[in-house]
Amino acid sequence: MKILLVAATRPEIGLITEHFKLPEKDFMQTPEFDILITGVGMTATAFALGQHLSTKYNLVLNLGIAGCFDRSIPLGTVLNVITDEFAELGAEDRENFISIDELGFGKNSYTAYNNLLSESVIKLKKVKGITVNKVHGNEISISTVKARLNPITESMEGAAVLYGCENTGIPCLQIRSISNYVEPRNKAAWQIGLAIKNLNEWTIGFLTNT
Ligand SMILES: O=C(O)c1cccc(C(=O)CC[C@H]2O[C@@H](n3cnc4c(=O)[nH]cnc43)[C@H](O)[C@@H]2O)c1
Repeated sequence: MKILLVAATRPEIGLITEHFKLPEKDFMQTPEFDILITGVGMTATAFALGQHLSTKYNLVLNLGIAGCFDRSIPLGTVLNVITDEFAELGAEDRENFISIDELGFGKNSYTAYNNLLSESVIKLKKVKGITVNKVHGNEISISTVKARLNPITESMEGAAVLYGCENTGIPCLQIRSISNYVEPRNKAAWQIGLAIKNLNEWTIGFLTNT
């Protein structure tokens, strides 16, 4: 089984590259898995996947930190994002939003299809995510998106990875660790170090036992 690990930034998978003694490059290859660093956001992710995604991979594992809309989930929790939605893809109609789906030009929501039965995956809470170009940081826009989509996580890449996998028929898993709550911007409260540590420890365990 060959896995493609996809992350937006190198720090998000830093303990993994350190553990497996990999070079500091944007594309790293090993016999069991490759690692692709895409850059932040959907466009960078789609471009990087366009260059590297192929059916030689049996699984794409999208890794990263994320914001969380649910304050009952502690910072640092590792989650399995099983569906992800392009939250801003569509049109405004005054105070309403018309999704790309409703416009008839495609679909907003994508699923991480896989048949993994690994204990480390099964034990993770399954959640719905949204993917955005603009990180939410305003009370009104946060309430609006919660009422419209009821998401648990927010990232800037997830749905783009699921889109690429669904369109190539490659099984996919999106694992995100919560670095912050989605709230008016409060960077001092972010727990990026804890989120990365937990995400990387989970991933090293998964790679070692798969
Ligand atoms: O310093 C900042 O302001 C900052 C803002 C966003 C992300 C970062 C990162 O260091 C990591 C990039 C990565 O993080 C994901 N992320 C994390 N929290 C959120 C969020 O609340 N909403 C959306 N995305 C989030 C995202 O996928 C980025 O690629 C630093």
